[in-house]
Amino acid sequence: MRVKICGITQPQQSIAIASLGATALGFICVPDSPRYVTIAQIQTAITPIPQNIDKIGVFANTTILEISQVVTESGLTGVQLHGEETPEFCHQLRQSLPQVEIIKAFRVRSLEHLQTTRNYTDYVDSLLLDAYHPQQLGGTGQTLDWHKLNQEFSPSLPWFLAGGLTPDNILTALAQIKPNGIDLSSGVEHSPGHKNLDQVALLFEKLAQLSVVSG
Ligand SMILES: O=C(O)c1ccccc1N[C@@H]1O[C@H](COP(=O)(O)O)[C@@H](O)[C@H]1O
Repeated sequence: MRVKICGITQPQQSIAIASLGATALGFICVPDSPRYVTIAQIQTAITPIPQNIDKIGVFANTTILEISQVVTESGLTGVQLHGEETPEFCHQLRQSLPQVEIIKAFRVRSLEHLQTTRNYTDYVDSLLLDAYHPQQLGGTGQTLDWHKLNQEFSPSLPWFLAGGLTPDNILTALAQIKPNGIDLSSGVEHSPGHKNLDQVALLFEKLAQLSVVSG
């Protein structure tokens, strides 16, 4: 299972989090976020990180030009679109950045809303489900209803579960639903952008238990 730790702002924490077992590191490229990082900060954070670790930039409601510039200059390997981006936008982004993984995030307002994910199947590599918050785009710590989601959501693309995941609730979540990846931000933080490495380590201890249980 892929494990993405998102909202990293400090370069030395990238190295530590990758060493603890993350398969993907996430960098917030949304200027309003307290976790926002510049191109220079991303470059510094990802330069020492092994190639096999995905480096994902999180964007929301910005332009293809802006995303392309950040990706090209920073060395990101993937893009997470966390706003209201349309399938057509994803299609155009794919043409601009053919080698880059595109993850389309959905802030799930209702289970009916999940049907819209089908419109993206041909244009993105992966989906991500986050909880909806009326004022904040992400990093809210709010959880989804994992049990209902398991009943209603069976996409044809690989997908990440996000939204309020923590070392304390991760095994409960994964007992109810089987995503291809998980994405954690505020659940492993001291404060926005300052990751709690003890919590990240505890997360991987919990996931190791799961591997033992599921054989
Ligand atoms: O983390 C942010 O500040 C952020 C800002 C704008 C868009 C997305 C953002 N984060 C994403 O939010 C989810 C879930 O976060 P949490 O675990 O509930 O804190 C995650 O996918 C982040 O990439």
